Amino acid sequence: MNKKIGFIGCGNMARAMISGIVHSKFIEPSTIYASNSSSGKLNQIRDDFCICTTDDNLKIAKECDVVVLSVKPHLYGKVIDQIKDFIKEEAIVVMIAAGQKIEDNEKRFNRKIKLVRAMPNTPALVNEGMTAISVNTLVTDEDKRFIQSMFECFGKIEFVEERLMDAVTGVSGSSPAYTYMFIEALADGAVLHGMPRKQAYTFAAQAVLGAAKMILETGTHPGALKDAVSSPGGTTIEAVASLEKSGFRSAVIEAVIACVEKSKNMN
Ligand SMILES: NC(=O)C1=CN([C@@H]2O[C@H](COP(=O)(O)OP(=O)(O)OC[C@H]3O[C@@H](n4cnc5c(N)ncnc54)[C@H](OP(=O)(O)O)[C@@H]3O)[C@@H](O)[C@H]2O)C=CC1
Ligand SMILES: O=C(O)[C@@H]1CCC=N1
Repeated sequence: MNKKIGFIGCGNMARAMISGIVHSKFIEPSTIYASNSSSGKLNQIRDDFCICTTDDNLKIAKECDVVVLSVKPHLYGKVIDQIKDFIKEEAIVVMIAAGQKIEDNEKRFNRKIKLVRAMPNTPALVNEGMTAISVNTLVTDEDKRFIQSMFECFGKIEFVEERLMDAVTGVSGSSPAYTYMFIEALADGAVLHGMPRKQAYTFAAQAVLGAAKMILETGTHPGALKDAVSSPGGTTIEAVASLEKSGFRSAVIEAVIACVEKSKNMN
């Protein structure tokens, strides 16, 4: 496995991916490259992971076999214009930006190019990422296996039809943010009743982690798991009734809809 993987843009998501790839020992750190417009984050990531860094996006384009475009979506046009004539013929370009469609970016490259659209999330940092992957027609089965292995360095993956990518952003790419809000709110409730804040975060986060594991590991319907916690006349059903009265489910669904709509309308 002698491929070089390069990241153009070295912010939060690239850092999470690089951390996962390095820690899994998938490839040597010396074969991972990263470029960024400013030097601070680059120096930090080089010091933390012993990867190669550069301020020159073209170096990544010319040398790497997999090029991850990890800049913000609005910079895709500018960065692709800069690199399109320098990407190696057999290289795979991986787009991780919200809302960036394969077809639109094939047009930007204006040449035959292997394009992967992926939507990861930041729990990659702790090897609990979830990534959805779609590919264009030039990506071979062997390429797919490599890309799958790369994303599996830091979590689970699923190949999905590209039409589902905006929904993926709503349910997993962006959802760590709203899950943190839920955990923060749970902890606030405990703090209100006298629990020290640090301890409250531990209880809240472990409860959410455990509940998530129950779904993934038992395959039981979430509603059945909820019912198993809710004793008749007990404490939980009081909380459940209160959440229903406040429109909890509807608020979450509306949040996912807002996220998906934003993703659909980005370019
Ligand atoms: N954060 C997340 O949870 C997720 C993000 N994504 C996607 O990942 C992408 C990056 O997001 P995120 O990491 O959060 O954003 P960040 O802002 O943290 O990172 C983007 C990086 O790109 C750098 N950059 C800007 N312009 C250039 C350029 N012309 N050449 C090279 N580097 C450049 C920025 O440098 P500087 O700061 O110095 O300007 C910054 O470090 C986005 O497209 C986003 O949609 C996908 C899934 C989850
Ligand atoms: O907020 C964003 O646009 C990015 C995409 C998914 C998570 N963060």
